[in-house]
Amino acid sequence: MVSVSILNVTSYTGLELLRLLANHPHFRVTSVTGRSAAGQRLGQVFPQLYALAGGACQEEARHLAELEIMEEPEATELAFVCLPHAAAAEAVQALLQRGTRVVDLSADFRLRNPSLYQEWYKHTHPAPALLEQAVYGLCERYRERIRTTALVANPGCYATAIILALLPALSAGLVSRDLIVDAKSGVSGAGRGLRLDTHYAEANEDLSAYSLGGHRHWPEIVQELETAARAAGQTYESGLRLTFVPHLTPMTRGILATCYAELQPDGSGRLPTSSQVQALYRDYYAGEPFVHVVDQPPHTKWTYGSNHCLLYATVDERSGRLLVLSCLDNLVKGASGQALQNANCMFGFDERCGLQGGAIYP
Ligand SMILES: NC(=O)C1=CN([C@@H]2O[C@H](COP(=O)(O)OP(=O)(O)OC[C@H]3O[C@@H](n4cnc5c(N)ncnc54)[C@H](OP(=O)(O)O)[C@@H]3O)[C@@H](O)[C@H]2O)C=CC1
Ligand SMILES: CC(=O)N[C@@H](CCC(=O)OP(=O)(O)O)C(=O)O
Repeated sequence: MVSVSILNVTSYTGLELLRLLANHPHFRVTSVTGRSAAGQRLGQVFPQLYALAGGACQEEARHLAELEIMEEPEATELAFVCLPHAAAAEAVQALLQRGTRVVDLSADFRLRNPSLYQEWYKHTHPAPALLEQAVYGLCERYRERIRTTALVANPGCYATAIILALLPALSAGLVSRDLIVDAKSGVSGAGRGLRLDTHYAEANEDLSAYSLGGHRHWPEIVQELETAARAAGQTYESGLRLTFVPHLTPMTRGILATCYAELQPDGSGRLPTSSQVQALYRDYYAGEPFVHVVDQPPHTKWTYGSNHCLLYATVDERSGRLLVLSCLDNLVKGASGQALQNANCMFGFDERCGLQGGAIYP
């Protein structure tokens, strides 16, 4: 068994990792940290842990429930860091120094350029020397590099949905540089911290846009899409022009991103048809265990609790635009499930280990 620590286990992503790891055949959580809950047993803070593993895995559920939440992690082979930005980078540095391999769920190592980090996160990067060794944790793009790295930068939830939606089109040079994305997220995307806009009475029965001046995921989306387009030989000389507007919706989990892009005519002036676009998307993701091209617009409910991302690509013939809808659970494929997929890849396990469960429906 590979020993595992979870830093800031009392976060939503930390708790979700516990749920997924409880049934993992090769990883065992042996150390957990938390700030205000330090000194308590996991089962006291999260009584739901006793029901986690059920049946044959009762022993594992008891082991988790009895773990003491510490201020600092004990030595393990792998750590999942679920801390907020900046605090995460400092913890990651210490973990790597003691030889622990890390999946960091914060944004601290996602942007390759430290001045972009400063611009978007409003503070100097705490560990810029580590940026070079960090691999962006999207297995669908970087699986070979993830296998050997000591540090994975797990992508943002919106970023995952949007990058997966647009990679095939940009890699094939199917669309122009102008991209528009309208995305909706459930409130767990904002974490457990108390905020007025995620207060029940404010968020329930409400729908609102935010970050119109620019959302933090914008630079990581552009970074990854431009890199992929370049690698596929597509030249977007002046770079991509992305407008991305996120919205908060009154649901617990889920992201639905609707992406719009102008289609480029082929040599004879024709635009691709919906069925050609769908075939291109299916080919691009053939063999991927967690990305599926579906035949109808997906619902967030179809991914609730699972590590799957569903994509629906079609052509709006009246406007000559490509439409791609992308749907996932922000806490699973958008965070902890993807983190586990990366960890499986780092340790040479089947990427699906611990992630076999389907969506909870309805
Ligand atoms: N929620 C999501 O959908 C996603 C989150 N992420 C990222 O994953 C990480 C965890 O996010 P999430 O699970 O939402 O977190 P939460 O917002 O659920 O966790 C917040 C808790 O973290 C603790 N905390 C805050 N600051 C510090 C600090 N400086 N040191 C130690 N503990 C601290 C506090 O708990 P206490 O006061 O009890 O100590 C706080 O209540 C973040 O980097 C986030 O950006 C990434 C993708 C998606
Ligand atoms: C609904 C909501 O508030 N969502 C979060 C995104 C959460 C996420 O992906 O997190 P990090 O990039 O911080 O890791 C937001 O918009 O800031």
